Amino acid sequence: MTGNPTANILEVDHLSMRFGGIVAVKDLSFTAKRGDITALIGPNGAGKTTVFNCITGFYKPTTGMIRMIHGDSREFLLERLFDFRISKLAKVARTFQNIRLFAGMTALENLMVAQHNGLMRASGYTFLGLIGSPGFRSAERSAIDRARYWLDRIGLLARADEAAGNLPYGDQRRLEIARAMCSRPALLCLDEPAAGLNAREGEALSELLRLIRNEHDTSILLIEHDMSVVMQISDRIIVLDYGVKISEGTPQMIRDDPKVIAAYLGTDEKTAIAVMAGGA
Ligand SMILES: Nc1ncnc2c1ncn2[C@@H]1O[C@H](COP(=O)(O)OP(=O)(O)OP(=O)(O)O)[C@@H](O)[C@H]1O
Repeated sequence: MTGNPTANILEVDHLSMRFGGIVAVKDLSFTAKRGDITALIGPNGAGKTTVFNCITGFYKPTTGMIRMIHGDSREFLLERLFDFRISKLAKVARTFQNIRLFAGMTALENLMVAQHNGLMRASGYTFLGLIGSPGFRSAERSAIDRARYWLDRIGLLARADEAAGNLPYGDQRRLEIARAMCSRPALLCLDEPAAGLNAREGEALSELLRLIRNEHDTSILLIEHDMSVVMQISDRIIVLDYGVKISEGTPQMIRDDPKVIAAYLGTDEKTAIAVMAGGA
């Protein structure tokens, strides 16, 4: 890991996002530390995806600053960059609530597509790729090695040549994360990666996210409704309600915060406590 592991990788400063009369995010400030898994939780419509869309350049925030700080101290103000520069320069990758793999391409091909930019660079944007110049061949070998490494980590090496769309749902979810990791992001933003997973698939997902945190120089920002995943793997949790931050802290602190329990599930305290404990 490069740089100070306890330093911030992301600083969101007084972020607001308005859609006409709707204030989706209101004066939100929070930080994510390098090497941490930071979770953004809150009830439906709390503004979580809007925050992700601001960080990844899909939306330009109405006001506020989003600073990405790399281990070598380079800084990027994300609200000033186009989305393709956010992924290329600031090294922020994301996945979406719905699966966006290329269903007709194989698992391996999906991971190669993620490395297209590097391969294009190695070809000099000319025919060198077609004739297989030594520089291009070496870049292609490393891209295949990286793709195979990630297929192995998600347990899909034996199914590398199967169409992604034919894989079980949980495997597709992990393949999407592997695809994002092939671009070697400094920050990986995951929008509800556990949605639709059964308990066993949820456990495999948690394991993958822990592996990314422990063995790679990638910090994770996570939106997730599945509290068993959030409570198990997050280092820090930020809670939004109606676009406003109502709490932040360790999983234990969040689990015990009556404001969170009340906001998250309304007034049905018994159900709320069960869900915050990861049991529903
Ligand atoms: N493009 C848009 N135009 C108008 N309103 C929007 C737009 N995107 C989001 N909103 C509104 O902003 C608010 C926050 O929505 P957002 O999707 O960010 O919440 P969320 O916490 O991600 O919800 P969920 O958990 O259901 O995905 C909602 O009231 C939503 O209707």
